[in-house]
Amino acid sequence: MAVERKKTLSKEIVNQAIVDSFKKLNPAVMIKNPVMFVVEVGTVITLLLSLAPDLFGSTEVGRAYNIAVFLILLFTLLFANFAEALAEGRGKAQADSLRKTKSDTKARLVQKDGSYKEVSSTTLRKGDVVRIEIGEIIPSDGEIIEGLASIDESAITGESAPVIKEAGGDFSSVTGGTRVASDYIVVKVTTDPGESFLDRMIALVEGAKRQKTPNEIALTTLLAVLTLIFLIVIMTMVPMAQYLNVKLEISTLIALLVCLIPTTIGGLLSAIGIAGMDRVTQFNVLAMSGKAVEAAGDIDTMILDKTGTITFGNRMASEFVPVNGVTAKDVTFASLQASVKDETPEGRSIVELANKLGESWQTSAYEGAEVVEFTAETRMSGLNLVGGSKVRKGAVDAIKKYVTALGGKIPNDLETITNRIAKAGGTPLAVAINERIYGVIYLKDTVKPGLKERFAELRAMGIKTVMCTGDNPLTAATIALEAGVDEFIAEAKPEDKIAAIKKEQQEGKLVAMTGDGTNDAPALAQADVGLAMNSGTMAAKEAANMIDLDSDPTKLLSVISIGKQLLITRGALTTFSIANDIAKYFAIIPAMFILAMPQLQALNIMNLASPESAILSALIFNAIIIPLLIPIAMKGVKYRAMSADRLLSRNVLLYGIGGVVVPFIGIKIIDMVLHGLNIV
Ligand SMILES: Nc1ncnc2c1ncn2[C@@H]1O[C@H](COP(=O)(O)OP(=O)(O)OP(=O)(O)O)[C@@H](O)[C@H]1O
Ligand SMILES: [K+]
Ligand SMILES: [Mg+2]
Repeated sequence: MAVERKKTLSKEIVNQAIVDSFKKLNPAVMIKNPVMFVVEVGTVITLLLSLAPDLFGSTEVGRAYNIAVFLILLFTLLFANFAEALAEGRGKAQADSLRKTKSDTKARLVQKDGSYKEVSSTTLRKGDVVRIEIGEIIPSDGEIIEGLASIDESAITGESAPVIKEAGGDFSSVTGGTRVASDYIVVKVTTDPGESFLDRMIALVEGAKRQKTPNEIALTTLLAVLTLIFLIVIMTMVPMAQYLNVKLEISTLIALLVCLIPTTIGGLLSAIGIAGMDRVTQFNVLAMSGKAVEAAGDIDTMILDKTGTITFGNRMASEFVPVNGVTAKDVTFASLQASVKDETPEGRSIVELANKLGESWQTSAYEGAEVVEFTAETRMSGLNLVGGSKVRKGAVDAIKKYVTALGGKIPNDLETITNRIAKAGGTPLAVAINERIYGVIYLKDTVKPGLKERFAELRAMGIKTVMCTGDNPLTAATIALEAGVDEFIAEAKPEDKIAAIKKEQQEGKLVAMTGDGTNDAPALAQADVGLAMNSGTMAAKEAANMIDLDSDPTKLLSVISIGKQLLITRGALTTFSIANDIAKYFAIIPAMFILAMPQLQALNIMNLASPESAILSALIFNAIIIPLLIPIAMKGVKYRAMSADRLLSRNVLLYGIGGVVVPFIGIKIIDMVLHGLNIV
């Protein structure tokens, strides 16, 4: 289902990244990354020394050595910038193609007198009403207030199958930039210029408003502290060297400092985060923040809405079942009466079925009647007729309460009928006129395929799934069994969904919620990870911190893997980076002091050609390890489902020991090459 867009990095992206690597040398940009900023200061000083070797006092090294150090440092910076620019590249390219979708379109504004006026889409404001005909681009986000149409959303989702959107209910929101593929619709605009879904999507994939996650901030702080410590260490070496009568060159001290500070992770850190977000986007999920993706990596409980999330949500009336003593005709007519003014898809499907069964009702008969609209709170809808009759339909328990309050009796076969429908996974709606229940409407819905396997995978990862529905317990149980969720909560009102999330959170658990309806919006906002279905309402999409463009609730599984992978990759490369620096220490320190302190020979295990060669080799290794690790930073360390402890010890071993060993080999090889080429 997931469309993977632009898997490979195109030539343009790479070229743009090279250009951006130079742009990012701007110190105002660089200061956000303390480790690399220190490298930049070092680069500037060695540049000055290349121009005027005696700038900071007499020196014994030649200009060529200073130039070499300067160039290697410059490349260290460029490599780190390149990693970040490359990670940003795919999102920028995607943003560009989305911008083309956004290009100015004409809109047919419906005026007060009902006539049309052609205006530019950029002038549309909240509350404007527009009419869109077949083949036309929807000019702005909005809610359908009239009509039903199939919409081609491929410009946004990449998915070419059109989706049906209609007035009322959870499928009424349309997105600017998508196209009406059949029929026509009248839409009430819900956003002002610049705040549309497409605008937000462009900003997101482009990373325009990217903020560091708490985890990234903590790591950046740690790296800054390490850098400061090494700066102090290097500075205290100056008097020590003077005492030993060793002449330490400024450029050597800078080289040593850069080798010791964690430049590898410092250079790759932001690329890891951006690439993680980008991987989520490749799965057609829009994540509003990196924080949400990282939280997904630690999720314990997943709460799902039933209709529209676990099921397709196109609940259609399929049967009118009378209770004892009521004719089929009467229950059909009562159902029709209760639904003529119900603009939800359920309501319309009831009217359609009644019409098909030969029942119709003159508009004049219900003129002046008071409409009682469906709410998730009352779970009922209906009409108060002019003659005083109150027609209602709704969740069976809600209607039972309603008629009991009016002094009515509950028909003895109601439960049998309700149970039969519920056991089949359908939604039963009871129909009543005043205190008398006439029968039950059978609403059918279908469970989305493939859920069971994916919920089983979640279970294997230790994640509990809970279905939370406004439907009755029996229907809920049937659907829960069919979909394979662990637990369910039935007859839930919006506040019950929030309570369910809060309860888990109070137990210290991280909770993900998926939903599509306006009534899910508060719960989506309460959850640590709120994943809204793209098919759902604007309110749900605004409250959530992730949107699945394919409306597949199990997509969270992929996001969870990416979140875990992101955290693991960051940990692994940090371990590798710090372990690396240990090896560089052994390469450089003996080389620097060996003439003055022959005892250090014991430490000179690498036996490099000369002090200069040792320093330059370590510095070159320090630079090229960054581009060598870009593929891991971008793709992420492979995540395997195993216990967190085993995973940790495995990674510490691999990246810790690897981090110590690799530089020894790498530096030795570079030293041999430099020496062999007679460069040093
Ligand atoms: N148009 C309607 N008129 C009257 N009652 C309705 C209507 N639509 C739904 N209901 C009843 O109200 C209940 C709650 O509906 P709603 O669509 O809000 O469910 P929900 O809380 O979103 O849960 P889920 O989406 O998981 O089923 C339904 O189970 C049904 O019994
Ligand atoms: K380093
Ligand atoms: Mg719902």
